[in-house]
Amino acid sequence: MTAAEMRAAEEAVFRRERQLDVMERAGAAVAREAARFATGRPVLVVAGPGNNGGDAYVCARHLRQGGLDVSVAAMGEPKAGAAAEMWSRWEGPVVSLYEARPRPMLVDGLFGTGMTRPLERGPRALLADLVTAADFSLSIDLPSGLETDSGADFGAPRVSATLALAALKPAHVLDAGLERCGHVLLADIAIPVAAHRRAAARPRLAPPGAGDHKYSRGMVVAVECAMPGAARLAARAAMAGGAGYVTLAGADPRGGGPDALVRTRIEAAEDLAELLESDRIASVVIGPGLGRERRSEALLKAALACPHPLVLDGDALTLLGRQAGRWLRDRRAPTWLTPHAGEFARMFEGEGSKIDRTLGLVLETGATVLHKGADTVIAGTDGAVRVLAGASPWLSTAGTGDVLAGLLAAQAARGLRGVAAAEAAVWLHARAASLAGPAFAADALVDHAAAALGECV
Ligand SMILES: NC(=O)C1=CN([C@@H]2O[C@H](COP(=O)(O)OP(=O)(O)OC[C@H]3O[C@@H](n4cnc5c(N)ncnc54)[C@H](O)[C@@H]3O)[C@@H](O)[C@H]2O)[C@@H](O)CC1
Ligand SMILES: Nc1ncnc2c1ncn2[C@@H]1O[C@H](COP(=O)(O)OP(=O)(O)O)[C@@H](O)[C@H]1O
Ligand SMILES: [K+]
Repeated sequence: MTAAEMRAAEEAVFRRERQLDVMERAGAAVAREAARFATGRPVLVVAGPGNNGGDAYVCARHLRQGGLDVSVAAMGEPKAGAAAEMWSRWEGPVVSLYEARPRPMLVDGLFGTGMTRPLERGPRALLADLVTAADFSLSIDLPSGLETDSGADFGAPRVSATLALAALKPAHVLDAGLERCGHVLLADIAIPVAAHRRAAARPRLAPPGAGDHKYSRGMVVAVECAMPGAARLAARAAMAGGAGYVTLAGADPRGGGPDALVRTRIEAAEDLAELLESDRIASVVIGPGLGRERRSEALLKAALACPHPLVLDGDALTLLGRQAGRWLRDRRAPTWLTPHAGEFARMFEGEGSKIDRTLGLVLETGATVLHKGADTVIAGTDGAVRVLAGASPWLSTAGTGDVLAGLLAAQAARGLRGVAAAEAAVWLHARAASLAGPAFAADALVDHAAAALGECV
């Protein structure tokens, strides 16, 4: 939820419950986690002037009541409202942030969703020093110094863990927030939250039934052109992702690949167009290793004209560039775009957070967009958003995007649509990466995809 959505959800709760009671619940939840991590060590709680600070005073009170040695350092006094009341209920001393002495456990309650501008240099450095000197640091709601809605760096320290209150905010999963938050925990503080935007979750996929055959399970066509290895990776990933039949359409009928991979020879774009007339086809993937030549362009046009669900990746996206909207708006069959940051920038220039910009490209093209990166954002035409943060950084190796495109084509072929197909593919991809461990190549990622799928059926 964005800061504004969170405020609206709180306001709705305050119509039937005192703000003080909600803050008490939030602070108590923070204290429970803080006590768990403090394991008896002395705690420093830093408190800001707003409601994040209010939570911090509640937390300090609970920790002290629980028998811990707690000191509080403040940046500005809460002026009014629930935070001021919680400040007055803290019975210990309060020193200024400038006088704070580091302690083994730090609770950061300076700023949360109210952060509207970057932290000034003084408090930023003081907070960073206190965090560095602590053995464990826990941020209340957000590390102080992140822009809630984008994850942009407003001077936040890198903490050990962050306890998100009521709902994840974009800053927990996007941009600088990805590494500043540490382990992200979520506290239910009885504020109802909307769920049209959420973290990508493991899909539930139907295993083949007794009546299934290779075509009913979904036939995928992968298009090969300038760099055959890339299209082959996508094709192999489609096989591992559960497709019943995968054919690689390319110029060389003897090109390598597993025995189960069927090769269909296409010389020119007309051959591809003819192949794609078959109503046995359940999805098409084009772009991995497509190249940017005239021939690539002609193949892309043939694919765009086909009536099947279509995954556009890599060079297909670069070829579309700023004209993506014009090319895609009239397509009736489902379409997915899987740009990395560079490809995205070639197609679309938008403002705001990665989520906002991804939704912008969805609006422009009518396609489902899977915007890759360490913070992968999926957005659909119905406004649904899924984010997968924290996938293995070992994925940053050539060819893993081709694997994702193939996994997605397989989910489209099994009949999944829009965000659901993209979410399933991204989850399988990330899970395969974690099963693959360190220093894998994209080929090895494919080898783990079937095991990842096995966890979903
Ligand atoms: N409304 C409520 O009762 C609840 C609020 N909650 C907490 O309240 C937080 C949001 O509280 P607020 O909206 O008061 O906002 P914050 O406490 O995050 O910060 C607001 C204050 O910081 C100031 N500020 C913003 N950027 C600054 C900067 N760069 N340097 C110095 N000052 C800056 C603002 O002017 C304002 O005075 C949440 O993150 C959460 O921790 C939770 O306790 C749940 C209940
Ligand atoms: N640091 C990272 N952490 C997590 N995932 C990453 C990271 N870097 C890349 N990835 C993922 O790896 C894949 C790379 O895709 P892409 O850039 O298209 O590579 P290629 O074109 O070589 O196949 C994407 O799914 C992306 O989300
Ligand atoms: K905070």
